[in-house]
Amino acid sequence: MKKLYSALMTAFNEDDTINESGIREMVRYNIDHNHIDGLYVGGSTGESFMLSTEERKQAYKIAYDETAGKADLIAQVGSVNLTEAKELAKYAVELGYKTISAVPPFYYHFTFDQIKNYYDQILEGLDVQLIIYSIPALSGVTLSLTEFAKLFENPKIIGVKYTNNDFLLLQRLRSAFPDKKIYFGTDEMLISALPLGIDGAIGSTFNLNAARAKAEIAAYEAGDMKKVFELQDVSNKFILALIDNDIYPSLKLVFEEMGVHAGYSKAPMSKPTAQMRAGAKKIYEQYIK
Ligand SMILES: CC(=O)N[C@H](C=O)[C@@H](O)[C@H](O)[C@H](O)CO
Ligand SMILES: CC(=O)C(=O)O
Repeated sequence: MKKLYSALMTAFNEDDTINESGIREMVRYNIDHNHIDGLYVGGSTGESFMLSTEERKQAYKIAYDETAGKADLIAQVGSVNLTEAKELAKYAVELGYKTISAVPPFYYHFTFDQIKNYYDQILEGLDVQLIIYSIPALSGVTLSLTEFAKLFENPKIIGVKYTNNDFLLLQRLRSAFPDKKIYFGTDEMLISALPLGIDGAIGSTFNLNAARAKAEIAAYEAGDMKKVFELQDVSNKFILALIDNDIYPSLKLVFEEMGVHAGYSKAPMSKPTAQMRAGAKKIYEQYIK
């Protein structure tokens, strides 16, 4: 069975401090209503690269505590500061996370040897498995098939969260590494990734759209491609409307419409304007209600 994971958001107060109850409400919604297989904590959707080390730890702890074993958890620990990434990995493992994930080191155009060393150092001495977080459009780091092969030589590296629309590379990865886990990360292209044998998907929009995504996966497994297309079509109208309305704050605004107090996004992300609020209400009414 293919797994569906929501990328957990971090709720903030208006003053950009962490809103603990908001995170707890979103975790509960994912477990109780979405019946989600797991949560990806501290990724892009968690706005993690804008958080302090302490805040990132707080988010892992709250998510771990609220989940209470009812879903799989993955802690994204990647950072351009390797000292921080190592500290976060150690912390997550001590909390009880069985799987971590890390974006490659970014910004400085590191060499592949430096990237490999970064993963080896994060994992050194830890009893944990790791999923590479590949998201070239945001990180600026593109890994080739050969480079994935070298990283996958480390038995603790069990797979990749693949947020990339290079479907040729995705097919070659699947073919070359049948035993590694591949979780697809572009929610609007799920339809194209399903036939390539992905193990599941991890995404921001599943926080609100899990039922439709699960129905799409079920339709795919039943061989009903017409239904797969129809479901992806509605999902994409929803996702593109969110993107047009500023996606991260808008996911939270739609949650608010549903009575889940998801709070704000952190600056430099935007606080909602009246227009964004009206847009989110419309998205809720059209696609979620
Ligand atoms: C950058 C980002 O947030 N990527 C997410 C996962 O990797 C996706 O779930 C997207 O948010 C989603 O596909 C909308 O573009
Ligand atoms: C999957 C995704 O959205 C994330 O990195 O949070």
